[in-house]
Amino acid sequence: MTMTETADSTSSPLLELRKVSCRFGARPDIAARIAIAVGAAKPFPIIHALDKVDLTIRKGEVLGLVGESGCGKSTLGRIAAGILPPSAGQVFWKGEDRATLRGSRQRDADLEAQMIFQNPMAALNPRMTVEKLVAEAPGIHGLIKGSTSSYVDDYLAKAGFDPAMKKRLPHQFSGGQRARVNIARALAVQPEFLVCDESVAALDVSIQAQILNLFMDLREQLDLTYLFVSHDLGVVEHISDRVAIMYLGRLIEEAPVAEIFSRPNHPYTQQLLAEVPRIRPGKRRFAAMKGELPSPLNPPKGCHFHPRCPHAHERCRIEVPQKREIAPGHISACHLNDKQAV
Ligand SMILES: Nc1ncnc2c1ncn2[C@@H]1O[C@H](COP(=O)(O)OP(=O)(O)OP(=O)(O)O)[C@@H](O)[C@H]1O
Repeated sequence: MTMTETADSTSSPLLELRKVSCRFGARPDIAARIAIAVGAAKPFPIIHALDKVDLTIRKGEVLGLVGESGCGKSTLGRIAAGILPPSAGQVFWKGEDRATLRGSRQRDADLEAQMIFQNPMAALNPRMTVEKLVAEAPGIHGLIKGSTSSYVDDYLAKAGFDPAMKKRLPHQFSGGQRARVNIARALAVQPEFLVCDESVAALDVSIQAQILNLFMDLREQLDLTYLFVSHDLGVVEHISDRVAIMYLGRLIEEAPVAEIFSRPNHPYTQQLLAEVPRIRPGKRRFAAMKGELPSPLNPPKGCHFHPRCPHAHERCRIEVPQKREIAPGHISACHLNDKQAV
């Protein structure tokens, strides 16, 4: 099966985010609230981590998510995986609003979407053997029908980890092996959707390639769908069917992978993907962007990118650009695409 066959635009949406926003802020205690009310203290700052994000992920596809540090990728990943509720907007899982799910349907949705984090050591309890780590969640949720040992062996083997070593502790393994345990652990609850948040970033380049190939093999074997968050454009280009670009809490461009790398539309994407001196052969890195990413505490009005955009004009400072489909499957939110604006 080719990537295009598994992820064509007619396959059903697995996950849909509609106008999803996420704000973080310290919750003031009663004394602080009184102080704010009488003007003796300033209101607590609110971080606008996500701002009205619309996103659809179709069954079988790999969506790469890129953007500068702090733009909201992990927050989006956590909401997509169902481990963080949005502050506003709706998350539809297989057509059902996640916020309305209860009982076994909620449990199923929780298991069907899993997240694989960057640092496997932090995610693995150092006092539990590999066997216990992999058996824990499927045991709790009654997914193991026969012998626990063979269930664990099966998922360790799927992740390319030798089951003969399952009685050992996580610290006895290399980073690559721990990453495999982490993957086996996620697979053991039989998910359909994996959110990989910088899942290979901490690994050596040769191990990264092995783990990326494992993800691709698992996709075929287990019919998985992925949201793949990465800083590394080489990784994103290699693994994704489609790429979404984030800037300061907003999705500003989405397109099939070949299209975004050959015809980036948004000035931010163009700068992000611009050819830069290669640090390691074969590895594309983010271009050094002019200016700092503005603070999500006080994002610029209009198009968030306007203070750094070489093409910014008056309208960009006032009006939020709407997304437009500029080619089949290629969506961009830039006023330059509106003929009347230029
Ligand atoms: N639990 C939280 N409490 C308060 N602020 C948070 C929390 N989680 C994230 N943020 C803030 O929200 C914004 C987006 O963070 P997020 O981690 O989603 O970005 P990111 O693009 O994944 O960054 P990185 O690539 O560095 O991981 C940042 O300003 C971050 O400091």
